[in-house]
Amino acid sequence: MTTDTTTKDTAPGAPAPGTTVLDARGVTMRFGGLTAVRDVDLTVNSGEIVGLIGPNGAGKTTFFNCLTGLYIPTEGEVRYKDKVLPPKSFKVTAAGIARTFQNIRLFANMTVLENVLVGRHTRTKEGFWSAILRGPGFHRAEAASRARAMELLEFVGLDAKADHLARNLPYGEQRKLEIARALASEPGLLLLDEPTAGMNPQETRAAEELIFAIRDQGIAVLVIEHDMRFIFNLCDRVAVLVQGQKLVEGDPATVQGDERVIAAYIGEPMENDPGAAEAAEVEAAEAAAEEKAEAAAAGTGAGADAEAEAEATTDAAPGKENDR
Ligand SMILES: Nc1ncnc2c1ncn2[C@@H]1O[C@H](COP(=O)(O)OP(=O)(O)OP(=O)(O)O)[C@@H](O)[C@H]1O
Repeated sequence: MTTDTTTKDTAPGAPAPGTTVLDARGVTMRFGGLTAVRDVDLTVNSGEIVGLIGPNGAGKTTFFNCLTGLYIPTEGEVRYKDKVLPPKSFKVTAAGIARTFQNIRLFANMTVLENVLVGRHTRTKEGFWSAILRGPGFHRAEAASRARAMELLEFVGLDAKADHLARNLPYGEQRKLEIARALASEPGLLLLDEPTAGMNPQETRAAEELIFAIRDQGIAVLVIEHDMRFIFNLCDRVAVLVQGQKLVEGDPATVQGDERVIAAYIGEPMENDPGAAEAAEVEAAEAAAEEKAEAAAAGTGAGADAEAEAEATTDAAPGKENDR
């Protein structure tokens, strides 16, 4: 991967650092009786990498889907560069938001280069007749698209594999290709859904470098990830979703030290948690069982005799090895 962070490739129209590019307000998503996301506010500023974390089922992907037009939020509003987003994913991509998916979605039987070219369709101005007639305008546009796609492949470190079939790439490289394809739409905001899932530590480190390089090109990044070390190292700001609601938001140090976040992750009962009474009951039962076991171990040997008896019974059982 090249880590050239000069601004020559800065996304066209990249806003000044610190300007709000994404502004989600009061986003709520219900599926029938289930509220997967409840009243979530989140902003992402240009030049920022923001992390979205939370336990399984917290609503992270649902929230992403609300930002990218895959779902229309039941309530709330999402603005990108001050404009309310259209409710169709291809229009959201055209507006400037690109994404990758938790489960890689590449065209497995197309080449690496072709996959990136597909990602450029929202930026290709040549229309239907131009493509059919294949005049000079079409050929010029096609050459420019290929050049840009190769540039992106070089950026993610896959230029040498441009002609390989996507399905033949190792897992970590497939993830990089997905990122290159997303970048091909020249986004101002990139959403990454678990970009390091299934990666080894070396690949994770490379992914981290790649995301920094993307940010340095003027593209804001919002990333969902379960790997805490990765997220706290990478992000300027982290928001924590728990049961569909934003629990905490702040810089990595603040979020890491927040007791509510620790409780949500290790499954300890939170304040006013309706499951607290049940958890206390289980804890008491476990303590009682432990006490009983300790008493048996330190007891008169009755426990040991019973154990020996049980062992003898087992050994003498028909069908066992010693039943000759
Ligand atoms: N299309 C859907 N229809 C019904 N329920 C859904 C739908 N999508 C998600 N859910 C539910 O919404 C809740 C949030 O799911 P979501 O996938 O957004 O969580 P997540 O935080 O991304 O989880 P994970 O970290 O495991 O990917 C879950 O209870 C899930 O079962």
